[in-house]
Amino acid sequence: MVYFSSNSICSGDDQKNGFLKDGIDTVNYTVLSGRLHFLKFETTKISECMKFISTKRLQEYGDKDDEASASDKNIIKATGGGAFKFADLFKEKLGIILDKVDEMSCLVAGANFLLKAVHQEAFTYLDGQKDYVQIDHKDLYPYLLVNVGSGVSMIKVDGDNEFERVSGTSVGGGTFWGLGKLLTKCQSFDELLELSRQGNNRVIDMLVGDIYGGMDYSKIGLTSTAIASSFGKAVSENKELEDYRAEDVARSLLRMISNNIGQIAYLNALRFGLKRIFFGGFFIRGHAYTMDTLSVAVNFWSKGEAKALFLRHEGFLGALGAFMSYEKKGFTDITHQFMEQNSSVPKSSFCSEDGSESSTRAHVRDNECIECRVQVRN
Ligand SMILES: Nc1ncnc2c1ncn2[C@@H]1O[C@H](COP(=O)(O)OP(=O)(O)OP(=O)(O)O)[C@@H](O)[C@H]1O
Ligand SMILES: CC(C)(CO)[C@@H](O)C(=O)NCCC(=O)O
Repeated sequence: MVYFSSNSICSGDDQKNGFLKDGIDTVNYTVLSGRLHFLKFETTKISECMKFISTKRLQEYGDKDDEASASDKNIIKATGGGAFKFADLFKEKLGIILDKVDEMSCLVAGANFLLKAVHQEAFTYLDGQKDYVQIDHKDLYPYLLVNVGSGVSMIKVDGDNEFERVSGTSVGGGTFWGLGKLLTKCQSFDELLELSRQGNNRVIDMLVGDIYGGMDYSKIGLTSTAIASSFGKAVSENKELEDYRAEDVARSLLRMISNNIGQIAYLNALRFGLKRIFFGGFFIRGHAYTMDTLSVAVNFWSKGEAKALFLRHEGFLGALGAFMSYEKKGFTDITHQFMEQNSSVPKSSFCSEDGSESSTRAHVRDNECIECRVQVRN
């Protein structure tokens, strides 16, 4: 979920000082300064999400149905399967009409916005080293956007609202979480991730060295430590699931899924000659081992030609894109036109609800927010 809260109306001087985008008629717009908030709720906890909306009375600040005079026609933008699945529930419980926005265009709009407007959004991650990448706006396209949610969508992005979903795989975050739950009896995704951090995949994965008597197979570029077969050791060992440590199972699973996604992403990048692959979706969760595995896979298969990049707001692309679509649809009440953040104050660009600074973290915590300005049509 993404929402904006304003704390003040910017002065006319601010407007003149270049916060506004070129070509926008400032007479018809008011600029609000405030915060863009990012929150996530698991699908099973949709009632918590609705409670939050209703406590903060967020529905009153969406759009209004022009044809309805009563205030019970609050419209908020929503994307993805949830926009369909929960439409009746939102209408019934909160009187909210979910205005469905296409999932793929939202992902792309969200990614493009983040890459163009948010300071320190994209970074590479290799060998535990995180490096922010300065994106040249003129040199952003084309790129491959890989959104790893429950399933995985791969989208070739050529410009603003110019894209094609070129591939996908059903082996994604849902596979990791679903299989992990069955195999380790973990009760939460975070617990599974934590287990994977402590595990050793070599206990279960069959390595090239296991097959080649400890040797590399250098003729085809495989070191002895490369995985020859994920979970392959379980075939020949006379062990039951209970004989393996849950940590090791979780680690092998994470490695298998991430490797596979990294490889398919690389193949699609190769197919279209794309050098940059941005990974988004909540599967990533700024998790070091996940990002490292994806980076290694892309780096290994492309022989260093392609780069895996990650996004701080990885899981919010769709929600952000939906939020920004108020502008496109021409709804009357709100038009959002984001201002680039004032890059001279990077430290204050990110803040969490408790006020702590967070620019060094790899992913966004609950209700972390971005200081920004939003243009509202008068
Ligand atoms: N706290 C969490 N609880 C459950 N899953 C989580 C959590 N944090 C991260 N995940 C991972 O995120 C995945 C869902 O990601 P996301 O919300 O981006 O996609 P989605 O919208 O459910 O899927 P799709 O894009 O396929 O429709 C889960 O399958 C799981 O791997
Ligand atoms: C079905 C969606 C688009 C829903 O978000 C996603 O889960 C996905 O891209 N799954 C992979 C489907 C496939 O291309 O095989």
